[in-house]
Amino acid sequence: MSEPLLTVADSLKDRARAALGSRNLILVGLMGAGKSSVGRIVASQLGIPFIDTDHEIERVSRMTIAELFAAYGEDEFRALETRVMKRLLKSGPRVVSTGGGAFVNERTRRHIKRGGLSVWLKADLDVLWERVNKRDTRPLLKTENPKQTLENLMNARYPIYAQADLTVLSRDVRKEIMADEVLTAVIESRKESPAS
Ligand SMILES: Nc1ncnc2c1ncn2[C@@H]1O[C@H](COP(=O)(O)OP(=O)(O)OP(=O)(O)O)[C@@H](O)[C@H]1O
Ligand SMILES: O=C(O)C1=C[C@@H](O)[C@@H](O)[C@H](O)C1
Ligand SMILES: [Mg+2]
Repeated sequence: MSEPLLTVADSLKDRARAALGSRNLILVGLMGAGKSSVGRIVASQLGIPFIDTDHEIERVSRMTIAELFAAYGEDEFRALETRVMKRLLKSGPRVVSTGGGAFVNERTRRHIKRGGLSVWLKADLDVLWERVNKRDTRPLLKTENPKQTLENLMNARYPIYAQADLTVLSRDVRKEIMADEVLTAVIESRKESPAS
C-alpha cells in the first residue's frame, strides 16, 4: 500500500528538479522565515548542493556575522554579501539560502535576479518572532524593542521581497512540508512560463 505514496513523493522532486534545470534556486525573506533550514531540505530533495550565504560569509571572513557588523558596520557586510552572492551564483544548479537583507540590497538583488529562480518565504510577524526571539545572534534585532524592529523591517522589506519570482507562505508546519511546497511552487512556475 505504501508504493503509490512513494511514487508521488519521488515524482514531486523529479518534476521540480526537471523544472529547475541548470538554474539556481534562491531563497529570500526575513530572519526566521526558514530560508536556511528549509533550503537545506529542498537541496537534499533535489540532489543538488546547498549553500547558505550567511555561513559562506562567516567562512571566508573567519568571523561571525555579529563580529562583522561590530567591526566593520552594516555597509561593509553588505558589500561582502554582494561579492559572495555574485561568486556563488556564477554556476548552478544550487540551492542558495540568503541572509535576510540580501534581496533588499539593490546590487545583490540584481545578482539574484540574474542568477536563478528566487523564492520568497513569506511569514507573518508572530511566526517570525516566535522563531527569532530564541536566539540573540542577529545584530539588527539588538534593539530596545526587537519585535517592533522586526515589524518595521517587515513593513520596509515586504514590497521588495514581493519582487521574487515565487512566493511560498511560511507557517507553523513541519519544515519538510515547507520544502515540498517550495518544490511544488517550482513545478507550478514552469507551467506558467514553460520557456524559462
Ligand atoms: N517550518 C518550521 N517549523 C518550525 N520551526 C522552523 C520552521 N522553519 C524554521 N524553523 C526554525 O526557525 C528558526 C529560524 O529558521 P532559519 O534559520 O531557517 O531561518 P532563516 O530564514 O534562515 O533566518 P536568517 O535570515 O536569520 O538566517 C530555526 O530555529 C528553525 O529551526
Ligand atoms: O535581515 C538582515 O538584514 C540580516 C539577516 C541575517 O540573515 C544576516 O544576514 C544578518 O544578520 C542581517
Ligand atoms: Mg539563515
